[in-house]
This record gives sequence, structure tokens and C-alpha cells, in this order.
Amino acid sequence: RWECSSFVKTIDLIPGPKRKPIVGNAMDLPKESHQIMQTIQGKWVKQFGRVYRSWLGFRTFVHISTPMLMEKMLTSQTFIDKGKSYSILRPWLGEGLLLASGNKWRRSRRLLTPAFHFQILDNFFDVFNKNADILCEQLTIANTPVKSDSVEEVDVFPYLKKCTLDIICEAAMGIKINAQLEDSEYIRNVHKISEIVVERFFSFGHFLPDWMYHLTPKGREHMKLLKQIHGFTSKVIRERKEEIAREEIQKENDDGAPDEVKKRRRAFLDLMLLSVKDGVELSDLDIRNEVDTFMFEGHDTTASALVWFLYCMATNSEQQALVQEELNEVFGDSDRPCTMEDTTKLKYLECCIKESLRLYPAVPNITRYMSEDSELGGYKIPSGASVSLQIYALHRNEEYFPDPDVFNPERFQTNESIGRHAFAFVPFSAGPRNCIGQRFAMFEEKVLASSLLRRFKFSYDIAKHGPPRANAELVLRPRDGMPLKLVSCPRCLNFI
Ligand code: HEM
Repeated sequence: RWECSSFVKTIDLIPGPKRKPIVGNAMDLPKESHQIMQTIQGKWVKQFGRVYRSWLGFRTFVHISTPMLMEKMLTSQTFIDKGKSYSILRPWLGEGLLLASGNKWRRSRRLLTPAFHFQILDNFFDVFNKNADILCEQLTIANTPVKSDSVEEVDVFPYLKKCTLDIICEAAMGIKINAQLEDSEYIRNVHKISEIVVERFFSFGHFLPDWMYHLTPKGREHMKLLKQIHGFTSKVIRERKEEIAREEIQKENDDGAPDEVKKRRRAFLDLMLLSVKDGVELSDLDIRNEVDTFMFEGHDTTASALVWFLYCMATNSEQQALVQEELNEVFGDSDRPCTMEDTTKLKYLECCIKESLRLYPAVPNITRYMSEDSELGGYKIPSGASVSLQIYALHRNEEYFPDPDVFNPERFQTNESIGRHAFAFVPFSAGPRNCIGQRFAMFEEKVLASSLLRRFKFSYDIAKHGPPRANAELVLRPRDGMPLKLVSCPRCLNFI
């Protein structure tokens, strides 16, 4: 009966790999995790076109990768709800901004948008710089030979992840975890739960309802970690609430807040707590969901973007030298921190970051749930389908990016980008449901990237390792880490 339903018949009018009974196209996917994305966003796009469908069991996906179709989906006010595949994040993130739908999402988005205003982001520059310094110190230590053994390479990825976790902890919750310097149970739990969620995503567990999954050994571990992570965030929220209440009393008694309170940088959590005091209705659970969402969205993404940026620099020495020349013009010999004003001058660095995000988008695809019938590329899309917006395939569309696999930052110089379709490059998505942390992320990337390139020259031994394998998990990550050679350069001009 299912085979003959109008839903299946309508979907099967769209080109795509031949569907097998029950499993759909699940068995057509390669076993090697890094080849799955190459199949879905490479081979099948070439074979079936830039609108095609696939089946994972009884679940269908319509994959799109042209700027026009992206624009239609991303600017829609109707199709703002996420696809069903996001539901495995729900036990962790609840109805936080990433997963919320309808009016709940609209309300949260309105409430949280002011937290990403330039003036507020400016306050986070010292967090970025302080952690960038620790990162450079840690890499220097890792790169220092013990006795006479020379250090050949350093896998930079774990260092970047810890650094971005420290930054987001301070920005989202206002607390210092020091993951770069010491072991932290909370950070271990966040890593572990991300791993378990990815494992579930690619396994049969994905199709089980939460209550059933939580009866399996992995599911029980998932529950245990959730309890600890939620317990930690709730405790931080409680403590910040008490602190804000204490500050208020101090303000009333002292007729004005003490200087250190006035100057205090406000974490995203504080801004939410202050709006509750001003009468906005937000329960403790709402606040916890938002904090957990920032923690989830705000670290793996930026670490992934940075690791691919470093890879692009390490394999393109000419462009690396140009970035270092620009850094030298802006900073000279000084080791002063990078300010918001500096970031506006680092135009070539920005082009390189964008070009690395084009080739290796940290979020390689997003999905939307079709709540009503629609049309895409001449095909009817029935309500109930999920549309997969293939950012990776879009960014390698040669119609918009000639020689798409070549790293060429000049594409993002103003004169080169004039006339290019606005939806041909969307690493942060676009439209009403775009990444709320986009500016925060770009500032963070620029501070970390500039600090690293002011101190080191990077290279990658392609003959030894071959091109890195990119796994599309929650983010696009290098499957086997990122072993880079680092040469300290107190004055980067030495290398030009
Ligand atoms: C290079 C870094 C980043 C990239 C590439 C990135 C990319 C994205 C993308 C593509 C989406 C849309 C997801 C979807 O529609 O399914 C998104 C949403 C989101 N991002 Fe980011 N992101 C980055 C960093 C950050 C940071 C640092 C934060 C927080 C401080 C953040 C917070 C969020 C949130 C809360 C959403 C959900 C927005 C909504 O649905 O209204 N992101 N991000």
C-alpha cells in the first residue's frame, strides 16, 4: 500500500538512484564514512543532477544544490522547520534556537538577536585573544622536540577544538573552563556526547524512538552524559542568577554599581537572565536549552572552519605568504592583540577564510521539513518530504566557481564577486534561519587565524599523507586529524 501511495509515486518522479524495497538506497552508500558525502554530494549530483531524490529506508530526501533553489528554500517563511534527522539532537538541545519551530523559534530568535550586536561582540575580543595566545603556546610546546627527537608534525585539530570550547564556554556561560590547560569533566562529556550522537546518526539507532534507543547500552550512556551535562548547565545558570541578584542589591545599597560590575562583560546567559528580570517570559529550561545550543553550535563549527583554513594555508604557500604580508602591514613587529578594527583591515585573510569555507563548509548540508506541498526545479515536492540543502555541492558548482576544486581566494575580492548569485556561497546558511553566530564566528576565526599566522608558518606533507579525508558528521571534520608542520616565525616577513 505504501509503494502505491501518492507520496511515494510523486517522489519517485524525481530522478535518483534506484530504490530497493525497505532499505531504499541505504545499501548504495559506501561503507567508508568519508566516501558517503562524496557519493551524496558528488557522484549522485553528477549522475542525477542538481535536484534528485534518495531514500533511507522509508525516509526520503530531495537534494538540491543550485543557488536559485537554495534561495527559494532559504528565503521561505513557510519552510523554516528542520528536517526529521535533527531530532536525535533533541534530548540534548531541547527546543533551543537550532531545533525550535514556528512561533517558539520566532520568539527566541527575536530575543537572542541583540546578543550578537557588534558592540556586544567587541567585548569578546579579549576572550578570543587570550585563548589564541594559549593556543599558540600549546602548539609551541607540542612542536618543541624532547631531547634530540625532532618533532615532525603536530595534529592541530584537538588543540583547535579545546581552544574553541574555552571561548564558547566563556562567551555563552561566562565561565572559564581552561580546557586548553587542564582536564575538564564537562568538556569530556561534551566531546563524548557529540561522538555518541554521530554514531547514532549513522546507525540503526537513528530510526529508533528515543525511549527505545535509551534502553540500548549506547542509549544508556547517552542518558548518563545528558544528565551530567544538563546538571552542569543548570548549576551555572543557578549561580549566575544568584550573582546577578547580589549585584542588584549591591547597586541599590551603594547607589551605583562598583566599577568591576559596570565593566563586566556579559555572557549570552547573563543577557537572557537580565531580560527575564525585565519581564521577558523564559523558563529555566528555555534558558538551559539555549545555553546548550550555543555550546553545541559554537565550538565544533569554528574548530572545523579553522582546521580547514590551516590546511588550505599549509598547502598554498603563496597565499599563506600574502596573508602574512598583510598581517605584517597591520601589526608590524608588535605582539599586540587583534582588535575589531584590525579585523576590518585584514581583507585578504577574510578572502582566504571564505575560500576555505567554500571548499570545506563546516556545516556541509542542512535539511528542511516540507510542511506543505511545493515545487522545486519543476518537480512536485509533497508535504512530509525532507529537503537536503547541499552546501558542499553548491560551493563546488563550476557555473559559479570555475575550477571549483582549486583554492583561489581572489574569487572573494570585491571585483570578482560582483554579479555572483547571492545564494551561491552560504556557509552560514541564509535568510531568516541563518546562523545567528555568523559574526561572532567570523571575528573568532580572524583573531585565531591571525594569531596563528603571526607566529607560525604551516605546511602539510601531501606525499606522506595524501589529501585529508573529510567526514561529514555533525560538522565536516578531517577523519584522521590534521598533521601539520609548524615553523615558528617571530617575524612572519622572514618567510616571504
Ligand atoms: C564557522 C562557524 C559556523 C558555521 C559554519 C555555522 C553554520 C551554521 C549554519 C549553516 C546554520 C544553519 C543550520 C540549519 O539551518 O540547520 C547555523 C545555525 C545556527 N548557528 Fe551557526 N555556524 C557557525 C558558528 C556558530 C557560533 C559560533 C554560534 C554561537 C555563538 C552559532 C550558533 C548558531 C545557532 C544558535 C543556529 C540556529 C539559528 C536558528 O535556527 O535560528 N553558530 N550555523
